[in-house]
Amino acid sequence: MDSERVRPGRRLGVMGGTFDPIHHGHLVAASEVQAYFDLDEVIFVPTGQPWQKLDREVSPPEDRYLMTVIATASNPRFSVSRVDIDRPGPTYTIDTLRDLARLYPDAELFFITGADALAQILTWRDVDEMFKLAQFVGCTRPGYSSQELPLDKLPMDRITLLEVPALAISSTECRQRVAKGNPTWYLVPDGIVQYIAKRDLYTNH
Ligand SMILES: Nc1ncnc2c1ncn2[C@@H]1O[C@H](COP(=O)(O)OP(=O)(O)OP(=O)(O)O)[C@@H](O)[C@H]1O
Ligand SMILES: O=C(O)c1ccc[n+]([C@@H]2O[C@H](COP(=O)([O-])O)[C@@H](O)[C@H]2O)c1
Repeated sequence: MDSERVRPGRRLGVMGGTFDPIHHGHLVAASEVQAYFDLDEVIFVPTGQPWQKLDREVSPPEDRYLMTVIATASNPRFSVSRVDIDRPGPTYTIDTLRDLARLYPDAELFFITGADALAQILTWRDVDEMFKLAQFVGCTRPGYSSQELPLDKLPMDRITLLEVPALAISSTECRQRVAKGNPTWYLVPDGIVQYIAKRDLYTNH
C-alpha cells in the first residue's frame, strides 16, 4: 500500500486529487494512463489543503486518504502517498513533485489530470518548474472540451492528451446525491459507499 516502498528507476504515474470522494472516473483515468504509458505504478496523492477549493467545505484529509486507500487496494499497480496531506499549508503540485522526485530520484514522473484541471494549470504555482519535473497527461472528461485548452500557451512537448472512457461522474455529484438520499452505488466503489455511510459524510451538503 505504501508508495514509499517503490524502487527507484521506474515510470511512476502521479494521480493528484481532492478525492472527496474518490469515484470511478478517477480510477478509470488512472488505469488507462497506467496501461498507455506502461507505468510501473500509479501513486494516488490526496490533497492536503486544495487552495483553489477554499470556497467549499472539504472533508478531513484522513477521510479522503482512507477512501483513496480503500478504492485502490485491489489494484497491484495502484498505491497511495501521504506527501500532500502530511505537508502543512496549501497543496501545490510543485511541492508534490519535488517530494516524489526526492523519494524516487531515478523515477520518470507522469502527472495525471482531467481536461478540466489541465485547462486551469497555468494558474498553478511555479508551472515552468513543474513541467520540468514531470510529464503531464490530460485525460478527456465529459463536459470539458480539449478545444478550451490554451494550447498556444501550454508546453505541449511535455503534455499528452489522452482519450479515456467517458464517465460523467464528479465528486460534487456524489456528495449531492448522498445529501439528497440518492444512491452512489456504481458511481464509486462499494467500499466507498459503505465508508461514506459509516462516517456520515456529505449528509449536510
Ligand atoms: N470523470 C472524470 N474523468 C476524467 N478525469 C476526472 C474525472 N473526474 C475527475 N477527474 C480528474 O481527476 C483529478 C482529481 O479530481 P477531483 O478529486 O477534483 O474530482 P472532481 O470530480 O473533479 O471533484 P469536484 O466535483 O469536487 O470538483 C482532476 O485532475 C480531475 O480533472
Ligand atoms: O499547484 C497548484 O497550484 C495547484 C492548483 C490546483 C490544483 N492542483 C492539483 O491538481 C490536482 C487536482 O486538484 P483538484 O483540486 O481538482 O482535486 C491535485 O493534485 C491538486 O493539488 C495544484
